[in-house]
Amino acid sequence: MQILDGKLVSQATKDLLAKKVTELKALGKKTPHLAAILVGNDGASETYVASKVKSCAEIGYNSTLLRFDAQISEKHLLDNIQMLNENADIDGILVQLPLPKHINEELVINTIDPSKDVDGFHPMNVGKMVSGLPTFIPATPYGIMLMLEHYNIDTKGKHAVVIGRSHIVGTPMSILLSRNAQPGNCTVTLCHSQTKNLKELCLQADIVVAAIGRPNYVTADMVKDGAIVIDVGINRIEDSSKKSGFRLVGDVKFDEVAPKCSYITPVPGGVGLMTIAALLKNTYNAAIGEKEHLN
Ligand SMILES: Nc1nc(=O)c2c([nH]1)NC[C@@H]1CN(c3ccc(C(=O)N[C@@H](CCC(=O)O)C(=O)O)cc3)C=[N+]21
Repeated sequence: MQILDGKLVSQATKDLLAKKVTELKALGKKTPHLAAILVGNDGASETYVASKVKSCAEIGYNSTLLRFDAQISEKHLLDNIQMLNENADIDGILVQLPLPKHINEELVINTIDPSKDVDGFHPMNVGKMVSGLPTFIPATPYGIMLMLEHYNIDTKGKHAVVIGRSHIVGTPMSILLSRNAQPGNCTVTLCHSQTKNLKELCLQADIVVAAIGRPNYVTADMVKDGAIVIDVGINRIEDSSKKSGFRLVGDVKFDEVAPKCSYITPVPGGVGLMTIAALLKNTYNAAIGEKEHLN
């Protein structure tokens, strides 16, 4: 069993980007600049956004954090996005989700200039991705692909079972894994809450991607020997022994599943860190005006 180390691979990705940014600067080109919008004060969102801003600084990007309280009007938020769209120094715009209920997320995403949509959530970019055209790939699935690539894991002809059909993770993941590319060329089964024989399907999987959002959902009896298990879950569980009062667990019951796997991602230290690395790659591409090619 080998751990797919998100800390190691995200650091390697960031080191490479830092080097490329130094080169850009030496050529007198502009410094990549990410703008992040955070609405409200959800603890988890604060952590993720802080981590994105910190990573920008580490690799020599500029970043701008716009914070609004939860009561911000939809109009005011949209006006601020429009301002970032029109600001030529801003290359990438990220609106941390979820947003408060009175704000229409779809409208917010539609307002982001597709050429600055480093999350890859704008319908134009989703359409391009589905069509196999160069675009911004959503950061979590993109990060998983970078991880598989880094470890040179041959995915060709394998049966991948993706659990969870969210627009942000499960759906794009199923598309990327089924593509004619490496990583890719998988036979993909996309499972969700209405799937009847989930356990049987999982037992047939060479690759399991768990993106359900339920702690410890995938157990050892659902995974076949030698499987590759990718855990996308970031669940906060109360733990009074921790200073923060909680600990992070994935969607996979790591201790019992790991011994059966050929490869597995841990939580924390797995996919979450790759999500940030992928976002930084998208921001670099936005700055130089290129999109990642995945056929
Ligand atoms: N517009 C938007 N884009 C996103 O990319 C986006 C979002 N909204 N909303 C929420 C999810 C979640 N997400 C994570 C990012 C980093 C970690 C991460 O760094 N995790 C660390 C631990 C972090 C901790 O200690 O809490 C780890 O797994 O080792 C996790 C999750 C980005 N998301």
